[in-house]
Amino acid sequence: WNFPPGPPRYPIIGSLLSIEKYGSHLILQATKLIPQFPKMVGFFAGQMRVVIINDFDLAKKMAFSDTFSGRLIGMYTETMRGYNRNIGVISTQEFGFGNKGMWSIIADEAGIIVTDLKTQWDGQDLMVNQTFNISVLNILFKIVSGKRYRPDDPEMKELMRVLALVFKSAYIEEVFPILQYTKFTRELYGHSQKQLLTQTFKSMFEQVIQEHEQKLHTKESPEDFIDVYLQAKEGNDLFTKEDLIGICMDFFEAGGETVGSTLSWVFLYMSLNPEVQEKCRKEILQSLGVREPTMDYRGSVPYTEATIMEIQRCSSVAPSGLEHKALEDTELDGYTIKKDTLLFYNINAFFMDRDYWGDPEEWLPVDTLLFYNINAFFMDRDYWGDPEEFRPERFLNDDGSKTLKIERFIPFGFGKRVCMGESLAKAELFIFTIMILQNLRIKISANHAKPDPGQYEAGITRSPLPFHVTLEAI
Ligand code: HEM
Repeated sequence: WNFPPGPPRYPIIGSLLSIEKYGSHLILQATKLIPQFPKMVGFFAGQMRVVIINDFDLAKKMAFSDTFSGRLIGMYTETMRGYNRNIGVISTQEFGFGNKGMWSIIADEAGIIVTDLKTQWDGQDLMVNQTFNISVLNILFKIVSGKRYRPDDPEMKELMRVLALVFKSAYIEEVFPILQYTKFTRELYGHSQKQLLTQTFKSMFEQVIQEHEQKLHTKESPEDFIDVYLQAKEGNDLFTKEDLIGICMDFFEAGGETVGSTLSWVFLYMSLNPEVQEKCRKEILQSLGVREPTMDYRGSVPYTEATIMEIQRCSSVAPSGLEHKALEDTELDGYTIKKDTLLFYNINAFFMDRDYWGDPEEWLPVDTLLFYNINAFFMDRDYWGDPEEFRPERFLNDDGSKTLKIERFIPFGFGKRVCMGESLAKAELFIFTIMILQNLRIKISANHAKPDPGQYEAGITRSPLPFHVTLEAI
C-alpha cells in the first residue's frame, strides 16, 4: 500500500540493514536521510511499521490528532504504559507539579549538590558524568513517595546505572523485535537490563504504595503524590493501583535521565561559553543576589532563561520524544498509515532547521564546526541551516528584556501526549542553573580535553559523554 517512502526494505528484516548502516539512533538516522525524505521517512521492522516525521507542520498535525495518540504498550515497562493519561494529568495537576512546595524541594536538593561541589571540588577538575542524576531522582522520590536517598546508597547507584543503560539502548530493540530472537542481539541492545529495571522499579513501588496504603488514614492531609492518588482512588474505579505503579515508573524513567542529562549539558555549554556564563551570573546577582531562587524570579532573569532554552535546543535531550501509535487505519499527507504504525516526530530536525533558526552568514564548513559536528555531518547543508551557533539571544526580544515564545521550540513535545513533567522539569532546570551559577564558575580544564558537544550517547535521550571541567567556588 501507499506507505511513506524510506530506505530499502527486505522480507523479514525490513529496513534493518539500512538502520544498522546509519548507527543506533533512529532519529539521528532519519535526520541523515532528510535530503532524500524531507517530510517523513518510513521504516519496516518485520511487521512493525515506523514513520519518522521531519516536517514541523506535519508533526503538529500528527501530535494534536486523537488518531495518533496511542503508545506502544510494553515499550519499556512491560504492561504498564496503557494507563489512562487523563488520570495521570489530573493527579499531577492536583498535586501541583511545579507549585511552590515543589520549588523548595528542588532548591533543597540543588543546595546539597552545589554545596558539595563547592566545598569538595574548588580549584579541581570534576568529571561530569551523571553528576546531577541522583539529585534529580531524589526530587522525584520526594515528590512521589516522600523518601530521599543518600548519594552513596548502593540501591540508588544501581538504579541509576541501569536507568542510564536502558536509555542508551532503548527503541532499536522495540522497534525491531527481531533483535530479541538471539541472545547476542538481546544483550547487545540491553534487553535483560530493561527487564531488570522494570522489575526493580515495579517491586520498589509496590512496596512503597503498600506502606502508603497502611498509613493513609492516619494522615491529616496527603503528603506526597502517592497519597493524593490513593485518596482520589477511594470510591473511583477509574483510578487503579496498576495505573499508579505505571505512572510512578514513567515519572522515573521519563523524569530522571532527561533532567540529569540537560544539567550535564548546562555544564558543558557554560564551560565552552564563558562570556555567556558571566552574563548570566551578572544578571542573576543583580536580580536575586545570593537568595534562593524560586520560579517567581522568572521574567527578572531573561538572559539566563534564554540561555537555558538555547542549551535545551542545542542539546536536544529527547530528540524524538516518545512513540505515537496510530489507533486506526488513516492517512497522513497522502500516505496510508495503518493501525499500530509507530510515529515519531523529529525534534532534533526542528531544532536544527537552518531556514527557521537563521544565521546563514555564520555558517561554518562542516570540518570547522565547534558544536554539533556529528549532527551537522548528518545533515544536508543546502537544506539545513546553521543552528550550530550557540546564541541565547535568539530567544530574546530586541532589547533583551523578555524571552520569546518560539513555536518550533518544543523540547517537551506538543499535542495530546505532551510531556507530563514539563512544569517540574522547567522548575528544576531554572533553580539548579541559578544555584550553580551563584556558587560556581565552570571553566575548561587545562589538564583534559576540551568538552565536545559532538561527543554524546544517543538512545531515548541524548547525553554528553563524560567530560572534565575545572570548578571555582564563588
Ligand atoms: C528536560 C527534561 C524533559 C524533557 C526534554 C522531556 C521531554 C519529553 C517528550 C519530548 C515527551 C514526549 C511527548 C510526545 O510524545 O508527544 C515526554 C513525555 C513524557 N514525559 Fe517528559 N521530559 C522531561 C522531563 C520530564 C519529567 C521531569 C517528568 C516527570 C516527572 C516527565 C514525564 C513524562 C511522561 C510521563 C511522559 C509521557 C506522557 C504520555 O505518554 O502521555 N518528563 N517528555
